[in-house]
Amino acid sequence: MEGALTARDRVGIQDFVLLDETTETAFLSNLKKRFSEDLIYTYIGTLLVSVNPYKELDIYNKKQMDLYMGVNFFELPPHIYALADNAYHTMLTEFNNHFILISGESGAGKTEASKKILQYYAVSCPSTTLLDTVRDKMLMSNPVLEAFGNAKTLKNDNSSRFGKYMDIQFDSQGDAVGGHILNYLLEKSRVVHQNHGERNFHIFYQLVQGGEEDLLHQLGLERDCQHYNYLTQVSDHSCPLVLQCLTYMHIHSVQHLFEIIASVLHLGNFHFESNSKGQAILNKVLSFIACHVVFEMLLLVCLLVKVLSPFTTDHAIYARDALAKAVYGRTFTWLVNKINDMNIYGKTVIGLLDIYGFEVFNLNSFEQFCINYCNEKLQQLFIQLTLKSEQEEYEAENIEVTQYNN
Ligand SMILES: Nc1ncnc2c1ncn2[C@@H]1O[C@H](COP(=O)(O)OP(=O)(O)OP(=O)(O)O)[C@@H](O)[C@H]1O
Repeated sequence: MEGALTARDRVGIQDFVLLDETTETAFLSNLKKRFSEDLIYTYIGTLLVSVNPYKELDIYNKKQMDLYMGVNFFELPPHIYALADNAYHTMLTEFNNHFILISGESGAGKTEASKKILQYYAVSCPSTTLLDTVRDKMLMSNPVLEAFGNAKTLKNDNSSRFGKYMDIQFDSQGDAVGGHILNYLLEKSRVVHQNHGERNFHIFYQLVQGGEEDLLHQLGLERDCQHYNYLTQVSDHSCPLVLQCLTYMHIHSVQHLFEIIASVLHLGNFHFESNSKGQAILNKVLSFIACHVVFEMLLLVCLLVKVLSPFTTDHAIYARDALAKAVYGRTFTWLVNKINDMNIYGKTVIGLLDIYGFEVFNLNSFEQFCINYCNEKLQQLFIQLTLKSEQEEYEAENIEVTQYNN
């Protein structure tokens, strides 16, 4: 087994459990030593620590997948494929559900890791024509979800701005028969406001910059991001890829979907003026442009009147933004439900939880606050499940150990 490894694979210690010194310095030094040789994975027992290489490594290919298939977890150098394979085989032998929790700071590589796991199952699990369709849909759902749920941030050009729990469902033979996605805490505030240097969700730019001339005309849009208050920067994303994926996923109401996205942009351009009584009045020209994509009368009621008394301009702006966030949030949930239409429920699942990244400095949004809280809770659970259970085992064996108290 050791003979199968190259000298390069043996750089540093492959499993932190075997480290002589349990200090932060020794931990980081080992990580650094391995990283300098492009060895981005290291185990801590059955946990996998991964460092983002920010470059393409030749470790994600069919040859590597074949190498890890059905092999004992510690037999080969640490790899995300080993983790995926271990979860799959344990699920089959124990016949119970397994979950892979991917956690880390924004930009750490969580989404990429979940994609690698999906790709591994797509190649390694037995399949039939029907299953191939399910598998392709699962893979195709990624670009769609990224278009509507990801955005450029200061930390990551393609940052997930929603939490995602995805499960892959298997029948008793171990065939992947379906998948299910649960989305939560979409960062809706991004629709109406982005921090300096950040962008709105990709789909807005894909539509404005990459949409066909005819489509833009129908939606009353101009091919100029600067024209829209909700879009701060330009982007180089193009539209066709997402269109193709939406079609493949049998989302037939694509035109309606784009109408809603366009209506959000139009909504952002609504300006309000104050009349002599301090009441908000809507800029009529803009509302006219937008009236074929949104119901103007309904909008007027939403934006200008509280219950019976009229809004001030500040209230009207607040109502406009709240409406834009709600419309976008519901559209995103609708899209996820559409993707989930492909479901066939299996007997056991392997669940992938990718909560979006922890950010200390971006506490402008309520969603980011909730995500940070969720990350903290998961971290606690994780410590409980690993350190505490380990401690209990030591105690049962009468081995002295320094107690961990959270
Ligand atoms: N294993 C990898 N190999 C090569 N590049 C990677 C790898 N993992 C991540 N990257 C690069 O880092 C970028 C950020 O990774 P990713 O989007 O997965 O981060 P994240 O942890 O999901 O961040 P967020 O919480 O902001 O969504 C990717 O777009 C990709 O360019």
